[in-house]
Order: sequence, then C-alpha cells, then structure tokens
Amino acid sequence: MRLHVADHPLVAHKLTVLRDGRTDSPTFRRLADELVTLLAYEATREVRTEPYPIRTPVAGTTGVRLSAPKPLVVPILRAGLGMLDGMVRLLPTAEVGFLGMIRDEATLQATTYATRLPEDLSGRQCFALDPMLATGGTLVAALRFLLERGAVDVTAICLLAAPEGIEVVRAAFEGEARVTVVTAAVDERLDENGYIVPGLGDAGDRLYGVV
Ligand SMILES: O=P(O)(O)OC[C@H]1O[C@H](OP(=O)(O)OP(=O)(O)O)[C@H](O)[C@@H]1O
Ligand SMILES: O=c1cc[nH]c(=O)[nH]1
Ligand SMILES: [Mg+2]
Repeated sequence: MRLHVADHPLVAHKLTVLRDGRTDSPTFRRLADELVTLLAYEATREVRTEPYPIRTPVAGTTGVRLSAPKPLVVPILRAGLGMLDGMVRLLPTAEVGFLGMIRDEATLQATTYATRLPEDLSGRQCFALDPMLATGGTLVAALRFLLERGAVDVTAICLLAAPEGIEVVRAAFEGEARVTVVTAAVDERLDENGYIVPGLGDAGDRLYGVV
C-alpha cells in the first residue's frame, strides 16, 4: 500500500474551513468538491494513457489520451457522494459505480448495503471516494471488493485519515502495489467512539444532514 499526503497551502486552507464546526452544509459541500479536485490531480498521476496523434494549427504532433478501458470512480455512500462531482470534473470520461456502506456506531463494523458495479473489473483502474478513513474497516472492505472483481489497481481518495486506520489498511494490503491512499491530511488519533480527532465530525451528516 502506498500513501500520499497532500502538502499544499490551498488544501490546508480549504480543509481548515471544512473542519470548522461553524461551516454550514452548502459551504461544506462546495469545499469537499474543491478538495477532491485538488487531490484527484495527485491521485490520477498513474492513470493509463496512450499516444494520440493530432494536428495543431501549426504542425503535427503526438500527444496522449486516456486509454481504454475507462477508469471507474466508486463513491462510497453516503459521504463519498460529496466527492463525486469534483472527481468526474477532472476525469469526465470515467464511469461511475456505487458502493453503499455503513459503519455500526456501536461495534464500528462496516457492512455493505448496496452495490452497483460492473461484475468484471479486469483491466480497470478504480478510484474509491470516501472522505473519512477512521478505523479503516470500511475502506479495507471496499478495496477488497474492487480487487476481487479484478481491478488492476485502486486509489482511495480521502479528505482525512486517522493513523490507526492507515495502519489497518497497510496491514491488510502489505506489499500490495495495487493499492494507493491519497489523503488531504493525517490527523492525531481516533476517539473512544471511533471519530477522527480533531477531524470534522460526521462527514455524511455535515454533507446531507442527520439521519
Ligand atoms: O474507517 P471506518 O471506521 O470504517 O469509518 C469510516 C466510514 O464512516 C463514514 O461513513 P458512515 O458509516 O458514517 O456512513 P455515511 O457515509 O452514510 O454517513 C465514512 O464516510 C466512512 O465510510
Ligand atoms: O470522524 C469520523 C469517523 C467516521 N466517520 C465520519 O464521518 N467521521
Ligand atoms: Mg456517517
């Protein structure tokens, strides 16, 4: 597993406003959208391309274009939906699959309640979107799911990660070059309820309201 932590003043600035408990839902949604676009720049560094010949008004040249099969973007519902638009803005030809996962608030165990993904992901590069990597249970299950269906590699894009969760993902994918985690920041720790500290609270609730 490879880990990339964004180191950029714009990311740090937007993340600070996102964390602030006074930030309202519309602003939170806009910032999550902007942050994922900044992170996607790094996360797509190894997206596959092929040579593509074109003519400029001046001369012929060979550029590149994204090669087939199309990358698959997978938001992990609910909170990952808040990152979808920002991601596909940068990768407009990508296809989108959905994974619905919920963490039990008492046991912190993740369960899957919805899947809408291609059966066969052979040869596909996948990008899993989830703002929070806390205990790591959700992300490990999601990454396993995509790799078992044949994904060539999976890059998870998170807004915040806890050190404990990173270690869980690292242990689950030890020596696995197909897994990369890109995050805007690694926070201090988890609290006794499995929340990231200082974190930003419940990302799903801040995006979409308390259910
Ligand atoms: O690393 P973990 O300990 O597994 O926790 C992280 C998960 O918790 C949150 O989802 P939640 O279960 O709150 O669902 P929601 O997106 O519907 O709010 C978050 O979006 C992650 O999916
Ligand atoms: O801090 C956390 C941990 C898990 N899920 C969240 O939304 N926030
Ligand atoms: Mg939630």
